[in-house]
Amino acid sequence: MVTEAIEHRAYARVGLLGNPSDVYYGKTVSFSLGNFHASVRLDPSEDLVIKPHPTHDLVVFRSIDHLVNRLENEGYYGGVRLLMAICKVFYHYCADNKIQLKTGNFTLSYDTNIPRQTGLSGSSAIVCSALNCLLDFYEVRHLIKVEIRPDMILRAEKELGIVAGLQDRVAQVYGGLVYMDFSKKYMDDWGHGMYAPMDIGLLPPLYLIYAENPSDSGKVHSTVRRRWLDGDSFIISSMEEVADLALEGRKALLERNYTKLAKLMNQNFDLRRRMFGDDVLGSLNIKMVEVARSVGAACKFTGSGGAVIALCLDGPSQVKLLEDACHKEGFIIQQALVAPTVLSDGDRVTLSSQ
Ligand SMILES: Nc1ncnc2c1ncn2[C@@H]1O[C@H](COP(=O)(O)OP(=O)(O)O)[C@@H](O)[C@H]1O
Ligand SMILES: O=C(O)[C@H]1O[C@H](OP(=O)(O)O)[C@H](O)[C@@H](O)[C@@H]1O
Ligand SMILES: [Mg+2]
Repeated sequence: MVTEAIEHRAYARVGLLGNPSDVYYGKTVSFSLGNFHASVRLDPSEDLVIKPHPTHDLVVFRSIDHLVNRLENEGYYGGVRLLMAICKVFYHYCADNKIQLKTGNFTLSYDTNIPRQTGLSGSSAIVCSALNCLLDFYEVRHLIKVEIRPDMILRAEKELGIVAGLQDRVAQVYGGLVYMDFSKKYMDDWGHGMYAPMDIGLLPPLYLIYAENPSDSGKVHSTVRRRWLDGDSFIISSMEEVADLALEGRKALLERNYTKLAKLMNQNFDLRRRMFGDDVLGSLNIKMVEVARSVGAACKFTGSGGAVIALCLDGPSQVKLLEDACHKEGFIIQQALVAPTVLSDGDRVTLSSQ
C-alpha cells in the first residue's frame, strides 16, 4: 500500500526530423528536451481530488479585461482536464486488460515550466507525468508495457478533442533520443510503433528558439488531416517524403554526418510549409525559421509551431550571429539540453524484444 507522496517529471520534446508524419503512419527522430519540464504530484488522500493549478487554471480575475486578455492569449484550458482524462483512460485500460486496481484515493496536482502551446508538447508532458504517478500508486508499472504508454497518453488527449500524434509521447515516456517508426503494419500488428532509443551523444549542439506565441496544435493539424483522410495524393506523398527524412536522418546521425542532417532539417520545414500553407503556419513561426536561415543555420519546427530548432554547422561564430539575430527580433534562444532516458529497470522488464 503506497502511503507516501509520488512525484514524476516529464520533459518537453523536440521533433528533430520527420514530424508531423507520426500522425500519418510515418517516422520521426525526436528527443527529450531538458530545458523544460512538467511535474505531477500524487498524495494519497481521503477523496479523489484533481487540484487546479494556481496560475494555469486561473478562475479568479482582477477584472473583466484581465479575464478576456487571459482567454485570448492562453485559451480556455489549463491542465485539470488533462489530469482527469488520463485517470479515465488509465482506469479503462486496466479494466479492459483485467488489471485489478486496489482501493484508495489520491490528490493530483501539477506544475510546468514548458512554454505553453509552443509545439514543445506541454500538454503531453503533464499527462505523461500523471500516468507515471498512477502506475506507481496502483503498483502496476510492471503490468503496462512501456510501448503502450504513449498511446494511453495520446488517448487521454484525443478524449479532449486534441489532434496529436505519438512522437511527443514516445519521447516523453522513453526520454533521450529515439527513432520511431509508426508504419501501419507495426501499428496494426502490435498496437504501437517500433521505438529504437539512440545514443544522445550522436546529437550535435542544437539551439532552441521560441516566441511567446500560443497556438493550438489541434487547429494547426485539422485541415491537413482532413485532406489526408480524404486521400489527397499531394498530402499523402509529401507526408511519405517527410517520413523518409527521419530514416535518412537516423543514418546521418549514426555517421555523424551533420551536413546531411542540416539539409534534412531544412527539407522537413519546406515540406511542412508546402502542405500546411503560410496562413496555417503563422507569420511569426515562419519568421523564426527565416531568421535562423538568414545566418545560414538549418532550421525547422520542434512541433506544430511556436518553437524551432536550429543547427549551426559553422560553429560558435555562427551561433553568435544567430543569437544576435534572434534577440533583434525579440525571440528567445537557448542551447537545447538533451534529457537522458528515464526508463527504470521496472520499465525495461515490460519492453518487448522486437
Ligand atoms: N503550460 C500549460 N499549462 C497548462 N495546460 C497546458 C499547458 N500547455 C498546454 N496545456 C493544455 O494542453 C492543451 C493542448 O495544448 P497544445 O496545443 O497541444 O500545446 P503543446 O504544443 O504545448 O502541447 C491546452 O489546451 C491546455 O489544456
Ligand atoms: O506538428 C507537429 O510536428 C507535431 O504537433 C503536435 O505536437 P505539439 O507539441 O502539440 O505541437 C503533435 O502532437 C505531434 O504528433 C506532431 O508531430
Ligand atoms: Mg500538445
